[in-house]
Amino acid sequence: MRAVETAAMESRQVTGLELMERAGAGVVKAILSNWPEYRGTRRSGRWRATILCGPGNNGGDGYVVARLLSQVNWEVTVLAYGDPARLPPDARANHDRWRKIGPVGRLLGPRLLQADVLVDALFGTGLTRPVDELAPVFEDIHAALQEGFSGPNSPGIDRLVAIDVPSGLDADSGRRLCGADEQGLIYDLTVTFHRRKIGHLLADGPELSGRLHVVDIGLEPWQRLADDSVLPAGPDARLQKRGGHKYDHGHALILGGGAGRGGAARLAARAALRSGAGLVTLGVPPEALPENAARLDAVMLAPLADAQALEQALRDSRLNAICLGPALGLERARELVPVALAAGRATLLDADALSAFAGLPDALFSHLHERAVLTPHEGEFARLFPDLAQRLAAPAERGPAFSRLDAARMAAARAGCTVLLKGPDTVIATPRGQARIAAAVGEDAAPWLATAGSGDVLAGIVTGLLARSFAPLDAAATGAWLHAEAARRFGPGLIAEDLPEILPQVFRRLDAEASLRAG
Ligand SMILES: NC(=O)C1=CN([C@@H]2O[C@H](COP(=O)(O)OP(=O)(O)OC[C@H]3O[C@@H](n4cnc5c(N)ncnc54)[C@H](OP(=O)(O)O)[C@@H]3O)[C@@H](O)[C@H]2O)[C@@H](O)CC1
Ligand SMILES: [K+]
Repeated sequence: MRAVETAAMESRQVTGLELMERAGAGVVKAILSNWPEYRGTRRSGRWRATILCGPGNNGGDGYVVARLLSQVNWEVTVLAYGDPARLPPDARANHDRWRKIGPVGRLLGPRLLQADVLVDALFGTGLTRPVDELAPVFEDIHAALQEGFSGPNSPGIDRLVAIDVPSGLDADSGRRLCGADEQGLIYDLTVTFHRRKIGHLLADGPELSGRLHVVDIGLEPWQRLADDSVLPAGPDARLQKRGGHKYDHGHALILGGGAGRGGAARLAARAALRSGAGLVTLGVPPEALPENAARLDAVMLAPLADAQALEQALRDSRLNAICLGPALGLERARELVPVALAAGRATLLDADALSAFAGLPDALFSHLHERAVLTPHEGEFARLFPDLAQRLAAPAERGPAFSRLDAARMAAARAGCTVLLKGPDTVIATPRGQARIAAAVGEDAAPWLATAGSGDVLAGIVTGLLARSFAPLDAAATGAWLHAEAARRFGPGLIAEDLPEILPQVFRRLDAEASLRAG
């Protein structure tokens, strides 16, 4: 975003002041469109806004909002943090324009929060360190929000709106440096500019920000200059199939464990098939064959007793993707993982295949290669990368704080393969630092995904895409998006078995959208 803004301003086609005006206007428009009642007249008196303006350009946006709201007849109070004389030039210009309309009070000291809408323009992307003296301000905001605003003579706030990011949130990591603390202060609306920031998608960002509204401030022509190493995960045109024999779509081998505990591997296998792999074989110890045979049709079944049997099976070069982990068993995982990795195929390791190397990560890393994908949840991540997990768990003290994105990137570099760190804010990174964020948060939330077996399905989907020759990063990112999209499509009541069965609907919708685009 910063590179895009700088390029836009250096082009002289737009000034910083114009961008700030568009930003402020966007915030006002978002407030009025989110709550249409504000377009009408208030039952008593005028609509009231209190704008908290900070020491940088975020504060500058706040002064624009103050002016524009007062132009539509709102009663506006501005409270500043920091010395307005030291504002950067564009923010200073907007402060001065506001001063011709109304006064600027001080935020610190006695203050009465009394408004229909409180606009937080204290800090945006420039916050680098905690501002402890603002803690009482946020306590007051919290109390005022609980009170609600019932009329000119009572204190209270009805709605809380953040400009760009809730102040105190680190826009790079989504972690809180200060500000709204654990008391459960949640914004009603956050209005950001041009693109969602990483901090809106990770860690505390999604919940704290509330509804997220992205305003176009005309930076699109310069977007190509943005850092595109981190992108949101999404659908991929290659998900559509265009003819071909079943072997053209790959053959995935899912390795399962002993009798009586095969459900997870079967889920993964079915998900791989539903994701479009041409063939899927489930390889299990001989004693588990009858149980699995009774439960499988389109998925093929093969006896795979031990490392030797796996080595033998992998002589078939058509087996182009392997999944180990779900219900594999720790001992079997320790035996099979090195053999599977030695074959050099696209290989996904999940669950037991990761936990089997707890405390001995180097024993795993020495076998990994660039065609491998690890899909740990937080617990499994901590077993393989305890120091990175510790850094994530430590309080954030400075911005940019250590983020899940940093953790996944460092883990990928260390492991030498793609790492997908699971969560509502799934991040995927490669050893070269490319990353994707598959955030099932905010309006894209998929809360029913937090269900037993959901991770096994994800492993299967990604393996299916690996079999279809997606590169590891693309398989992991598209797979994570498909997984969440299936859950969103199914909605409440979802269990893991439903996920593979809903994938055809997702594909049909993608086909329909592609036909529409083709005209
Ligand atoms: N650029 C553009 O084109 C556009 C930008 N836009 C808007 O600008 C925002 C970014 O503005 P920004 O970079 O000025 O940063 P902002 O978040 O206002 O705060 C930085 C100020 O706070 C200070 N500061 C930091 N930490 C502190 C602390 N703990 N305690 C006290 N002070 C502290 C810091 O001082 P310093 O760290 O240098 O000492 C600096 O003075 C962005 O979020 C968006 O809203 C839009 O108008 C669209 C166009
Ligand atoms: K803010």
